[in-house]
Amino acid sequence: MTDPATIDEVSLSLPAPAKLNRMLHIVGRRDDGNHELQTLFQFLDHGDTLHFRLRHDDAITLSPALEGVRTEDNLIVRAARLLQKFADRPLPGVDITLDKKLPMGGGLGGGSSNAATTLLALDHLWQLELETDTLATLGLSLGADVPVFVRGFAAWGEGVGERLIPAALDTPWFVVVHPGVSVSTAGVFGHPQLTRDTPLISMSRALQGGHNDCEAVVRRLEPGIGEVIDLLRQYGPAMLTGTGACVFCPFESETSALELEREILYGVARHAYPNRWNVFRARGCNISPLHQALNRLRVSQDTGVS
Ligand SMILES: C[C@](O)(CO)[C@H](O)COP(=O)(O)OP(=O)(O)OC[C@H]1O[C@@H](n2ccc(N)nc2=O)[C@H](O)[C@@H]1O
Ligand SMILES: Nc1ncnc2c1ncn2[C@@H]1O[C@H](COP(=O)(O)OP(=O)(O)OP(=O)(O)O)[C@@H](O)[C@H]1O
Repeated sequence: MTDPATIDEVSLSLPAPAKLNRMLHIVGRRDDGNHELQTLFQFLDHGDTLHFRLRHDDAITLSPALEGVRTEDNLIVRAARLLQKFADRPLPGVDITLDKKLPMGGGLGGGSSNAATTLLALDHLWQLELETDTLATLGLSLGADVPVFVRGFAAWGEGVGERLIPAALDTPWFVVVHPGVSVSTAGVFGHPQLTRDTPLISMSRALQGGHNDCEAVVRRLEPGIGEVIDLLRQYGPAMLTGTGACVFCPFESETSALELEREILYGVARHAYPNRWNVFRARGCNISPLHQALNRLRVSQDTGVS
């Protein structure tokens, strides 16, 4: 990902990276219907970019609009309003521009990542200096995946994914395929055939390999996703991220990842599957590109060198 982090007194540009669930076990269901998970989160050096510019009034604007999402429902606007309300003092409004790269509803956590970037960017521009715990708690009210993006370290996640312990994962290259169909997260979690009783394991055991409990249900709901998993498993240990629809396959080198990407785009796989697939390659990272960018900003502000 190119470094979009820039700041002057009134504007700031920051990345909103994707996440992968390197494994996802469903270990129980709470009384409120939400599911208890065990998962390993890792970031990708690939994602959206958000630009923030403070206004002279208190309005919050977002452009461009996302297809099928009302601006008031967009997690970026919801995050900005939530923080404005929480701060409970007069704050300037902000014009936000979204450069969307991540497929929506792909299990890459794009909406959650957008929300987290908004919380951290506005905390910075509005000079609120809130604790990370406070921002993570605010984020959790927007979505189960927001806290990991707020905290910014690859993590072993438990609960609904809000109990996070740093995890030292390997950092392979990944080929990620979005099959061009979508799966509803609520539809997967509400499915009667979802496995919800996988035995608890330790993080060190999970680091040796796990599976995604959503895969069987996702295959039923969208057989096209199962076809992608089967195809990628001919090349490596491919897995579903989150509740899909994206499938990822790890490689030790970028060259190997590029070979599969080319194979899909121009080779046999292209012949078999149509253009609706969205394919990209990216590297796994254990520190979020958002936090890498914020750290660089802090250093350049402290030293006066950009
Ligand atoms: C599957 C994961 O992507 C794994 O990282 C996340 O747990 C999903 O996170 P998310 O998209 O932010 O999910 P939310 O927007 O909070 O919830 C979407 C839907 O999934 C259900 N849901 C979500 C997370 C969870 N642990 N159990 C659930 O049953 C919620 O009840 C809701 O109906
Ligand atoms: N800024 C946003 N970016 C993407 N989706 C958004 C945004 N704001 C609201 N949404 C809504 O959230 C839904 C889920 O989007 P997202 O891209 O986060 O899915 P996902 O990658 O499957 O997330 P997860 O892995 O957390 O389930 C979208 O279908 C859309 O209706």
